[in-house]
Order: sequence, then C-alpha cells, then structure tokens
Amino acid sequence: MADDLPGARGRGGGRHRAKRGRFGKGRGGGGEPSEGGGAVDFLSIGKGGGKGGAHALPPPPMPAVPIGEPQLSAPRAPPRAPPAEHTARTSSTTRAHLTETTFEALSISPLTKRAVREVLGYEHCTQVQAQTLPVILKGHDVIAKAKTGTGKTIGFLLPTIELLCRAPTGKKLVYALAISPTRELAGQIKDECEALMTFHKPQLSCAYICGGTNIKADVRMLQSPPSLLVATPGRLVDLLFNYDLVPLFNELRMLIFDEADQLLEMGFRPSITQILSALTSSRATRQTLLFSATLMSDIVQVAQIATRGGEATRVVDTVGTEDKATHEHVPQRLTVTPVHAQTAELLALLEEVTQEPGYKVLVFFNTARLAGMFAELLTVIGGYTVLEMHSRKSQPHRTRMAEQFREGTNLVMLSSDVSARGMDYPDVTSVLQVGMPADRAQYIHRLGRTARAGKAGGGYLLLADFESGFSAQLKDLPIISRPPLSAEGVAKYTPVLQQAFKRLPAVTLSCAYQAYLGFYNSHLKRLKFTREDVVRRANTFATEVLLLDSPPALQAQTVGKMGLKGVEGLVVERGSAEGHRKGGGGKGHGEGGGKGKGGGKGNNSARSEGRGMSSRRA
Ligand SMILES: Nc1ncnc2c1ncn2[C@@H]1O[C@H](COP(=O)(O)OP(=O)(O)OP(=O)(O)O)[C@@H](O)[C@H]1O
Repeated sequence: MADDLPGARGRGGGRHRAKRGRFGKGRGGGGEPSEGGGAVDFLSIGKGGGKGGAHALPPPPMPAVPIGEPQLSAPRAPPRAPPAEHTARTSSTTRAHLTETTFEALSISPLTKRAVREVLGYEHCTQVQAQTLPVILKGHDVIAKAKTGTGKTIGFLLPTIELLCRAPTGKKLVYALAISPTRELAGQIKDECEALMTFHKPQLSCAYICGGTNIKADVRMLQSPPSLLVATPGRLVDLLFNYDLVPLFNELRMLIFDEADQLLEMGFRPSITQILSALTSSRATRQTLLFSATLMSDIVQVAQIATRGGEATRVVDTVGTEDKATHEHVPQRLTVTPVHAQTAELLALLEEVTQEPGYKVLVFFNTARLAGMFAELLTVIGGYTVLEMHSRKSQPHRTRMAEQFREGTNLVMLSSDVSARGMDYPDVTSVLQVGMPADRAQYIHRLGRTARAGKAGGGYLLLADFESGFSAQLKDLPIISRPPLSAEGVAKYTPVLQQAFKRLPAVTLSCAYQAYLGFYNSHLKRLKFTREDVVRRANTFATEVLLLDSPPALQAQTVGKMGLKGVEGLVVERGSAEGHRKGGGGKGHGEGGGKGKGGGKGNNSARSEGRGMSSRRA
C-alpha cells in the first residue's frame, strides 16, 4: 500500500523558516468519485511535441480568467522588505537558464516586481519563467516541462499572484490551489509564495496544509482562507470530504500541480481524482498549470485528467531551448556490484566523494527503513556527520535535518524519496543512489538535487547485479561505468562492517529486511522476478548485507499483505520475530506490508502523500 510521507510541515523546506509544526493524524477520506465535467479534446495536446516555447495551439476563444489592468491598491502600511537571502541560493544551474527578460520589464504588478527585486533579489527571468508567464497570463492551461533547479516554482507562482491581484479576492474563498506531492515541497512553495506576496499583504495571503499535523488547526485556519493555498493531496481530500470544505473552492481561478507527473501517477491518482471531483464548479473557468522536470511521456493522460484540454491548453517545453538538462550534463557513474559487496562499495564511494572540500552528499535509498538502517550503520562506523531524512522520523527531526543540510557543509544526508523532488538544497556536491530507483523519472529528479549550486555536481548509482537491467532505461544519459571494488577492496571493509552490524538493534535489521523485500516485491515485473526469486534475493540481503545468520521472521499478516503466503524461504512468525540473531530481539513490523494499489477509500491523508503502489514508506 502507499504509505505516508509525514514530514516537515513546510518548515523542512522552508527558506523563510516559517514557525510551524503541528502533529496529528489525518482521518479517512471520502470515496472515490469520478471526475465531473464534460469531454474535452486532447488530441492537440502532446502531439505537437516540439520543444522550445509554447506549442502553437490556437489561442483560446476567451481567456479563462478576465484579464484587465491591474486593480491594485497599495497596502496601508507597506511591510519592510526582508533581506534578499534568496540571491545567495541562486544556483549556477538557475543562472545558466536566465534570459534577457527582466522582471522589471514584465507587465506585472509593481508590488510583485518590488518583491522580486527586494526580497528575492532576482533581476532576470529564467527560461521557464519567461516562456510560461505570457501564456498563463493569457488564460491558458499550461503543461510546462523545465529541467530541475531552473525556477519552476516562481514560474507558476508569479503569474498566479498576478492573476489574483487583477481581480477582487475579497470573499472568504481560496482562489488558487497548488498541490504538491510532499510536505517539504509544500512548505517550500509556500515560503516562496510568501516572499512574492510580501507587498501584496494583506490583500493576498498564502498558507499550506499537509498530513501528519493537527487537522483541526487547518480547519480553523481555513475559516479565514488564504487566497493561495498549498496542499498535499491526502490532507486536502480529508478536508474537502470530511470537513465539508468544498465550497471554499467554488471560485477557484488557478489549480497548480507541482511535480505533476508524480501527482498523476497511480499512487496519487485516487486522491487527485477525488480533488478534481470536488472542484467541478470551477472546472470550466479555472486555469490549470502542470509543472515538472519530467513530464511528457504520459502527457495525454496527464492532460485528460487535469486540464481543459484542446485549445485552452498549451505545452511549454523549455528543455529544448535550454542547454542540456541536468541529467544530460552532470557526470554520472554507475557501479554494479554483487549484493554482498554493496555496503563496502557505498563506504568506499563515500570516502571518495567526501574528499571534496565543503562536501554535501545526498544518498538516496528506496525506502525509509533502508535509509534509517544505513544512517544508523554510518553513525556507528563514525567519520561523518550523518543526517537522516525520511518518513519514519518525527516532524521536528526532519525540520532540523533539512535546515542543517541546507545551511551546513561536510554533511552526508541519507534520505528516502521524500527529498527526491523539488527540494532546493544548495551546493549538494554529490548525489548517490543506492539500489534501482522506482523509475527513470525518479532517477532524474534525485540527480537534480545536485548541480543546482555552482559546484560541479556528480551523480553515482550503485546497483546490485540483479538490478543492472535498470541501466537500460538510462542509456541515453552520460553515465560512465565506475569499476567495482576488487575482492581485496571489499575485504578491507569486512571487519568494520561486521562490528558495526553487530551493534545495530535487531529490530532495525528486521525492518530493513522487510522493507527490502517489500520494495522489490512491488517491482516483480520490472525485474522479471517470481515471488520465489524476490524472497531469495531478500534472504541474500539478510545474510550477506545485514550479516544475519538467517532471514528475520515476518508476521503472517505482513506476508499475506505482500501476497507472499506460502512462498518458500520466508520465516513466518508465529509469536515473536526474535531469534534470527543470537541476543537479538524485536519484531519485524511496519514498512513493507501490503501490495497493490495505493489510495482508494478511507484515504488516510498521510498515506496519500506517499508514492503509492509500492509497499514501502518513503
Ligand atoms: N529568475 C531567477 N533568478 C535567480 N534565481 C532564481 C530565479 N528563479 C528561481 N531562482 C532560484 O533558483 C532555485 C531553484 O528554483 P526552483 O526550486 O523553483 O527550481 P525547480 O525548477 O522547481 O526545481 P525542481 O525541478 O528541482 O523542483 C531556487 O533557489 C530559486 O529561488
């Protein structure tokens, strides 16, 4: 089942460090209604395919949003501009994509211009900003693709704010809604929005909602709704259907999907369908924006679900007009190792990439439990300042980790995919990916966390031999082979690993085993594995990587949920999970249970923020 991505309630991603951090449990959501609205013509979308600028679809018969002269009224007491702390964060990647177009030259509100100048400290638009702004201001739905780290957030926020301030927003309604797949990203968007809205307050305001926090506080906050709301899907569904908040969105003018391809994929699809069904009253008139760095393969499907389609929709693909996308120019290396050598390889690679002065290394694992286990392992081994970032960690912890990683150097962050998309950590020197990513897009997004910050970023992918087929999906990328350690090289790390694994709690190892099994069990087709194969692989992981004497026991219920009942090789727990290691204890629990589609009914808000499909937590 899809599981939750609890996390920083915005602060984690917050550039402005908004003071938030409430916890609580989301409640079940409504059913799974289908999207209302009539049929639309999508044939003209996606087929144009050409790159560079908005596709030349005919202009819409009338703009979806009335566009007139700005109806601005200056705030009574203009707020003081906060320092331009954003300037320092503008990466070389972003700079490389700046255009001749200045924000001053745009036909936008002077209040927004002032914020861009004084708060953000930006002068020139990036390509995606320059190309989408006029199209959005004309009232089109826009499907935009631009490489990672090139300013998509401002690309959708700036025109949205512009449209909001061009027409009255005086009612107690939400006029713009931005949906983000993760809590961290929601917070980051909200922070960027706050900055852009600095001089529009109090006429315009911004807030965000996400799972894992006290929903009643959200309900209270929405009694005075912000003009622009940022939300994660699960919490939004919860609020819409369990707290009768659909009317708040009756006059929605702008609906934004950040990381749109992820939001439209199967794991999120039920929640998104529910959200769209709740927003039917504005369907014909609102604009919809879909932004992502990886988008186009599934474009017709994406468009069908979310946009008005036909002439109202434009595709803006700036990748063709920019220099190469991150994943096409950042040096990347692939190492394929036997399973037993994987951890030694990781340690060797860490030694290598942390030679760089001021290093900041982000290491991705496929599940929260694996990220957690390796973080514990590295901590036991010592030598690095290790930060741990995944859904199993508390909100305050994640917030602290995000801030530390954003601001510090000489750090190694071990993360699940909660950090894969959108997170704007400056100066990440290397991105390591351990194990086969969920798909090609995820590989690209993870890699996009580097080369944002003026330093020569690098990407490293460590695959086990049985995963090597994944590299075929990356064959067009500049990935070179990095030879694996020799047998002697691996042996050098054996004593330290044996000692370190012995010091890890049995429950940590048991959970890591279960998570590993759960992850690969949800990728049987890709790996051409039978259920017996996946159990065999997981058992090898238990004995050769975790250095256990035997595979940990799993609860019968977990085995059933994974669809692995009766598969040879599993140790099914009747009473306790203890006993696989002398002196060990603890039960295998949590991550890894369940297979099949995420979402659906009883939409636990936290769960819906996960990537769905796979039986793991990020
Ligand atoms: N016009 C601009 N001039 C200078 N810096 C900018 C400009 N626009 C955005 N930036 C900065 O560039 C960085 C990257 O922007 P942003 O996070 O929006 O990228 P993105 O395209 O959404 O990346 P991802 O695909 O990873 O989500 C941010 O720190 C942002 O504030």
